[in-house]
Amino acid sequence: MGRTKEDASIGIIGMGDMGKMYAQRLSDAGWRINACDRPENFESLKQEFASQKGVTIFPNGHLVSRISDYILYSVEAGAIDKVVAQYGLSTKVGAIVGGQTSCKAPELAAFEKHLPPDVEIVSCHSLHGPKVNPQGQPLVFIQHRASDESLKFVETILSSFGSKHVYLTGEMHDRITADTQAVTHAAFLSMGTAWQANNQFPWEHGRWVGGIENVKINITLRIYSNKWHVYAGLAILNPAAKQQIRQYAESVTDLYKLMIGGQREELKLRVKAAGASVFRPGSEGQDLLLKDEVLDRFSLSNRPRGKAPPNSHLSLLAIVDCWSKLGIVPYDHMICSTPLFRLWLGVTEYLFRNQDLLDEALDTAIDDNTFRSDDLEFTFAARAWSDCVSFGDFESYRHRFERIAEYFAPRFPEAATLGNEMMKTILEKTTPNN
Ligand SMILES: NC(=O)C1=CN([C@@H]2O[C@H](COP(=O)(O)OP(=O)(O)OC[C@H]3O[C@@H](n4cnc5c(N)ncnc54)[C@H](OP(=O)(O)O)[C@@H]3O)[C@@H](O)[C@H]2O)C=CC1
Ligand SMILES: O=C(O)C(=O)Cc1ccc(O)cc1
Repeated sequence: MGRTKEDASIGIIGMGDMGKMYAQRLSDAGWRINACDRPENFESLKQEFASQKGVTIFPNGHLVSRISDYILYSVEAGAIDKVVAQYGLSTKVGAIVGGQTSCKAPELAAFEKHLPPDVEIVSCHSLHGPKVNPQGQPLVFIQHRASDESLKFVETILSSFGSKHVYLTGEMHDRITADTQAVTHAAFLSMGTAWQANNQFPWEHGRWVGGIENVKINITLRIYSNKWHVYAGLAILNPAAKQQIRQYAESVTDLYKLMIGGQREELKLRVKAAGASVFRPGSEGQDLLLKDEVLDRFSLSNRPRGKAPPNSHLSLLAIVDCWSKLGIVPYDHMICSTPLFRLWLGVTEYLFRNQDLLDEALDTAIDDNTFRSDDLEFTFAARAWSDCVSFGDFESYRHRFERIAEYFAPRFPEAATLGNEMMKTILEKTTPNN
């Protein structure tokens, strides 16, 4: 089997956003790519890639599989079993197969079930969206059923991304990404649900102006402007995600009950104990991931910031409570962190490492009822998303997601422009090793 750029070729099955990004970058780096999407997309895809040197589009996955030395499945996570069942037996003898889906348990199970035994398995996962520059971002390799030499080959192929290589088992990958991805998304999905339920575009309200709020708003809109199946797949199919999302919903509920019960001391004790277990003593001198001047630059609001209006920050208090209850130290998960996770951890850290700000949030939660209805809706939303993931029902996930996405859709263009700027600036500050 060929193992150099000159004699090997790479197959990509599923030419959606990620598949196209891989095809583009790998062919630019000099690799020969054989790619396909669904048969009905053959002609349009062929036209789209007509001028991309090194990329040949085929009508289906059989034709890609039989001639390629490394074959990457880049399809919806929920479809992986079906698609591998369809094309797996056409895999070239001695080839290596991998997948790009965000949850590895079903992907690896599909490979084991449907691939012939003489085929090796090395999976991967780029921990960023298709529009983010892969340079410096984590890229996970899973040497599931393969020699060291074959792992090296796959690493050589993907080395032109300049990503940070991380080596994990499928199980470790899923446990960490349940936190870095599934729970992170659950929090932002819940914010959007609450804003929609209260019929408000938050940046049009005086109380939603300033640093942390900018991040909440931009990320929420970014998620709702993307494809529902990416978020549904990585939450519903990940065995570790259900439990973690459920704990997040429980933490939200418990803290909200303390707030409306006026239980100031209990609330402070619980939140500060959680904070102490997540943000260990001794970290005070370290640089914050995010700083005011960065956070403040990216506002959708045209109101002056002035002093940031107080907010109970229930979503942030609850994630720290959740991490603490699950014994998770989020910094240990930086190896599998996505840009969104680093922003999420960044704003949480920003709140918890500023005692005045944290005390202000806790006092606001007890004394100020301005946020009560938002927090009530947020609590309902966190529980509803958790139920939706636990039931494992893709269609109801889709329905919920699309209903809320529709509400925010008119604002996507301006949010995307600002959100991209924000991501770029913040990524420069928070990318691992920077
Ligand atoms: N988007 C992201 O930010 C990231 C996504 N991922 C993961 O990568 C995978 C791909 O995601 P993404 O590119 O965003 O999703 P897309 O929906 O853009 O791409 C998936 C593509 O696979 C196609 N497909 C489905 N069935 C077949 C088949 N039988 N043969 C050939 N092609 C098929 C789909 O066609 P159709 O639409 O008609 O079904 C679609 O074009 C997902 O598993 C996702 O979880 C990983 C990292 C980041
Ligand atoms: O950064 C995020 O969490 C995203 O939303 C983009 C994303 C989605 C799916 C992945 O498997 C990896 C990254």
